[in-house]
Amino acid sequence: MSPVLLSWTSAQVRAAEEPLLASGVPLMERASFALAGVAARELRALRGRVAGSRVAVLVGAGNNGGDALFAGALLAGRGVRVDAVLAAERVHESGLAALVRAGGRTVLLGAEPGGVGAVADVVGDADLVVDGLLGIGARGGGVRGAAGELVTLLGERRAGGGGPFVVAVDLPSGVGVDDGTRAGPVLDADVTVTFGGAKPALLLPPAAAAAGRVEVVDLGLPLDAQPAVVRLEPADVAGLWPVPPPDAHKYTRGVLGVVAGTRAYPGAAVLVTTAAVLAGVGMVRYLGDVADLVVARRPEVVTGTGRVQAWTLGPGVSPEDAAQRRRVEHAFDGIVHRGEPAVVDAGALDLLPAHVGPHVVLTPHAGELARLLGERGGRDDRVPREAVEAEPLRWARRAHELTGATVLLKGAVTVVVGPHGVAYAQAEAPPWLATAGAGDVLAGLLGAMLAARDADVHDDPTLPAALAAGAALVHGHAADRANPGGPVAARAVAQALPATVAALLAGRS
Ligand SMILES: NC(=O)C1=CN([C@@H]2O[C@H](COP(=O)(O)OP(=O)(O)OC[C@H]3O[C@@H](n4cnc5c(N)ncnc54)[C@H](OP(=O)(O)O)[C@@H]3O)[C@@H](O)[C@H]2O)[C@@H](O)CC1
Ligand SMILES: Nc1ncnc2c1ncn2[C@@H]1O[C@H](COP(=O)(O)OP(=O)(O)O)[C@@H](O)[C@H]1O
Ligand SMILES: [K+]
Repeated sequence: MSPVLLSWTSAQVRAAEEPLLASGVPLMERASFALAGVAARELRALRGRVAGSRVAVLVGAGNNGGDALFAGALLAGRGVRVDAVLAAERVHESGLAALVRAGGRTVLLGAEPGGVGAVADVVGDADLVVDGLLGIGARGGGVRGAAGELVTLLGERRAGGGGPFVVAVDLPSGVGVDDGTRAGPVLDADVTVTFGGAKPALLLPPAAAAAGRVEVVDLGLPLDAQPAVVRLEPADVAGLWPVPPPDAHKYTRGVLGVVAGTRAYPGAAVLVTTAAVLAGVGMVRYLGDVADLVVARRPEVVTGTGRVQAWTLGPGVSPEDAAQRRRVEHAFDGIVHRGEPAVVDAGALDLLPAHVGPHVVLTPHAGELARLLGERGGRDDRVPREAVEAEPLRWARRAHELTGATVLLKGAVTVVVGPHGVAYAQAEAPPWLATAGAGDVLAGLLGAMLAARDADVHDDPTLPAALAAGAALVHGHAADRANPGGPVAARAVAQALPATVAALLAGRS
């Protein structure tokens, strides 16, 4: 089993399976054997034993149900009492035969006296549920029909703290496999055993939260296509971070220009510049109305115009403020004509030119992205914040299409979209990070990375997306380091950056 880093769409997985199935490789046998192993391990952890425990197997019409039935048969062979709930009239034939041979019992959902409620009681009382209702054949929109009712009832039990431990087969049933949506009944899992490689729903919000711990079973699939969605892991930071060579000087390490803060919102200027300085940029050049305050808090910062390698624009900036607007527009001049990379956040999002390149990274939260789409897109792009939250990958992609920029969409899971279909989903941030000013810290941190790597960004249009995902990872780790398991202030996140980066570079995180 390997960690979840790369995910492939259902079509990519099917294409990879095809040649193996054609040559008779027993993929389902491998999948169900691994699945039964995970279920047995969990039973041992829950009950202290495997034999004598009770497992309910939920069986849909497809091969996902087949995996579950074969795994159920293996468990029954080890002395587990197995009840299989058949959610369709026709289920995987040889899987069903194997289960019955091994002594497993079956109920047909809908035919049971007492209806779905009675079946939910049986399933709810099991030690462990194997969810084989839907896998990569799911059409989205949640689990339909009587199985959907069963899933809803089990969800209510789980919400009340009483539900059984759930092991999802390949995916939690009901999620949108490729888009990570959650648009109907979904059976939340404690563990998801996924086959061949992860699927986008296991990394993307909101579906990813339904997966619990994800374990990838290597089936030997030739998954050599570009992954659909990637999650960077701590070890990837060393390859992205601008570590200064021995002969570095401050200009080779990059100068970041910052347009942030106003008299009304001075804190944003302090947080952005603090984060950039502590992320180790060569120099920060601050342009704005609160230079006195910024320099008092961060004496390293210089003020006034001059050459920069990259920009962070927008935190605490109001587009109605004429002076700030002029400074942002002047910066966009260099961004468009000289290709200077930039982070465009908050107030500067309203001032973005019609079309930019991927060297510009937009960092909206869902509300800001909804506004941007409404202003720049057609009628179908006028969606509320909730629609962005329900389908973050889709709408971040749309914003990339409309603007040409790399898009980092902030949230509990941060989604990044760049050119050539690259997409990342980073989930390191503790919920404590949802606090005012945290976004300003991210904008300063990412600006520092872009300033140091401006030449590389010029050569590789997909690099800003990787750097943005790396910044989200570092940001999340810094929040955790600032106060593990407890509240954090944005400034404390910035202050944790030096030690966080050192730990990540040393492989200690
Ligand atoms: N290929 C292999 O050898 C291997 C495959 N493997 C396993 O196979 C799984 C894929 O199997 P699969 O392709 O049979 O699809 P699967 O997800 O079981 O369900 C399709 C059925 O569900 C139905 N359905 C769809 N949406 C629905 C909804 N919302 N609510 C209710 N029903 C819905 C749909 O009906 P339809 O909508 O078409 O009328 C159809 O009948 C994969 O995830 C992995 O576990 C592994 O063993 C490795 C080897
Ligand atoms: N529930 C959550 N769990 C973890 N991180 C979160 C959550 N909600 C928001 N965040 C993170 O907190 C930061 C908030 O940024 P933002 O909304 O721009 O705030 P501000 O504008 O006040 O700085 C982002 O990095 C975002 O990804
Ligand atoms: K499933």
